[in-house]
Amino acid sequence: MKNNKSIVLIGMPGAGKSTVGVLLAKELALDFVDTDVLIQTREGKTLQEIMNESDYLNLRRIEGEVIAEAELPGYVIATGGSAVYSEAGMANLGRFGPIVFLNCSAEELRRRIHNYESRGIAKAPGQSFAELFEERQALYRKYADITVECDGCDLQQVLDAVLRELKAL
Ligand SMILES: Nc1ncnc2c1ncn2[C@@H]1O[C@H](COP(=O)(O)OP(=O)(O)O)[C@@H](O)[C@H]1O
Ligand SMILES: O=C(O)C1=C[C@@H](OP(=O)(O)O)[C@@H](O)[C@H](O)C1
Ligand SMILES: [Mg+2]
Repeated sequence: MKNNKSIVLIGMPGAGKSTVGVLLAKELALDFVDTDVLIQTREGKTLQEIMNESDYLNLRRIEGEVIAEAELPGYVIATGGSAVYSEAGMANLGRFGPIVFLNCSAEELRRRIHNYESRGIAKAPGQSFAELFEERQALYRKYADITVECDGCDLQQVLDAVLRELKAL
C-alpha cells in the first residue's frame, strides 16, 4: 500500500468492519482506528450512554462531527454503521483513500446480531431491521468505491477479497 493512503470500511453493524479492519491494517502495515472509539474518547462516554442521555440523532450528529474533522492518513478506518448519514464526514474520510463497503445480506446480519434493539444502533425507535437495512443499503452503495460481498465468507476470505479488490483499483 502506498505511503499514507488509508482505507475506509463502511457497512451495517455486524458486517465485520472492526474485525476485518484490524486484520487489514496488520496485512498492509497501516495504522488502525475505529471511529466508534474516537467518538467515545472525545465524549468521555460510551455510545450507549450518549444515546441514553440524548437520542440517536445526537449520536449521528456527534459521529458526523468526529469523522468530518478527522485527520487519518495511513490508517485502516473502521466506521460505525451510521457514518454514512454524514455527507461531510464521508467526504472527509474519502480524501484519505478508497471506501470499501462490506456487504452482508439482512439474513446474514440477523444471524450475527442477536441484540438488535439493545446494540446501540443509531435508528429511530420502532424502525424495523428491514426498514433500516433498506435505508442504509442505498447510502452504502452511494459512497462505496469497492463492494465486497461477505455472505458465506469467513474472516480470511473477506480479507483476501478486500486485498484483491484494492489491488485491482
Ligand atoms: N466474515 C465473518 N464471518 C463470521 N463472523 C463474522 C465475520 N465478520 C465479522 N464477524 C463477526 O460478527 C460480529 C460483528 O463484527 P464487527 O467487526 O464488530 O462488525 P462491525 O464493526 O461491522 O459492526 C463479530 O462477532 C465478528 O466476529
Ligand atoms: O449502525 C449504527 O447505527 C451504529 C453502529 C455501531 O458501530 P458498528 O457498525 O461498528 O457496529 C456504532 O457506531 C453505534 O452503535 C451505531
Ligand atoms: Mg464496529
